[in-house]
Amino acid sequence: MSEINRPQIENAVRLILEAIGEDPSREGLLDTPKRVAKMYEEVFMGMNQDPEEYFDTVFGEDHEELVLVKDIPFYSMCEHHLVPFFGKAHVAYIPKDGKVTGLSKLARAVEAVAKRPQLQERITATVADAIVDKLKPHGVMVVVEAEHMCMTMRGVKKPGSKTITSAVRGVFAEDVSARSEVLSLIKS
Ligand SMILES: Nc1nc2c(ncn2[C@@H]2O[C@H](COP(=O)(O)OP(=O)(O)OP(=O)(O)O)[C@@H](O)[C@H]2O)c(=O)[nH]1
Ligand SMILES: [Zn+2]
Repeated sequence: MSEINRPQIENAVRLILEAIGEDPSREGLLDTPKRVAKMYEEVFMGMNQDPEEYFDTVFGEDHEELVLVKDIPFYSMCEHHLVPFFGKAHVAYIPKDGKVTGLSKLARAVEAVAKRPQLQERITATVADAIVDKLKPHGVMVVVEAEHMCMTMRGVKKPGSKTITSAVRGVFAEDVSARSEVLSLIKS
């Protein structure tokens, strides 16, 4: 994956400022292209990260019961409008064959996947599939709830509306009570 091209972003930001009728050489805007490029480097950091790498290290712990990390805050950028959408992700899995991951790695995977131009559905599915691929657990369930600024500050303008997506794999796809347990723990 290529590194983020800061000078190219700076040029693009200058062009946008000109296109909206601004003067990029006025004092308040002089450093704006540089600031935006630096910000994009940060908010799109996930372009250079592979969420699966976080699951390379596993602990050989014999725990084949539910693990849930809930309320993981995330910020992402809607790929249609390049404005933020943000909320919480909840990641549950049931380990198998001693493949238990560090709890922070679940949050790191969310972070890496969110920091790209994204769709909420794709964040949800990509995190679930990374865990399936690397840990081969009994099941994975990822629930994401988010507010999309493209639906609040512009367009349909529905502030407060929330989108909830889920991805269920393995036992969670087959067993309603396993899904219900996770949902009730998320709500509690
Ligand atoms: N499925 C999905 N849609 C999204 C997500 N983020 C934004 N969108 C939607 O992407 C759609 C883009 O629709 P278009 O008709 O191409 O663009 P638009 O004219 O700007 O649409 P409006 O937002 O309705 O004004 C909109 O309906 C957005 O609400 C997301 O994460 N998942
Ligand atoms: Zn959007």
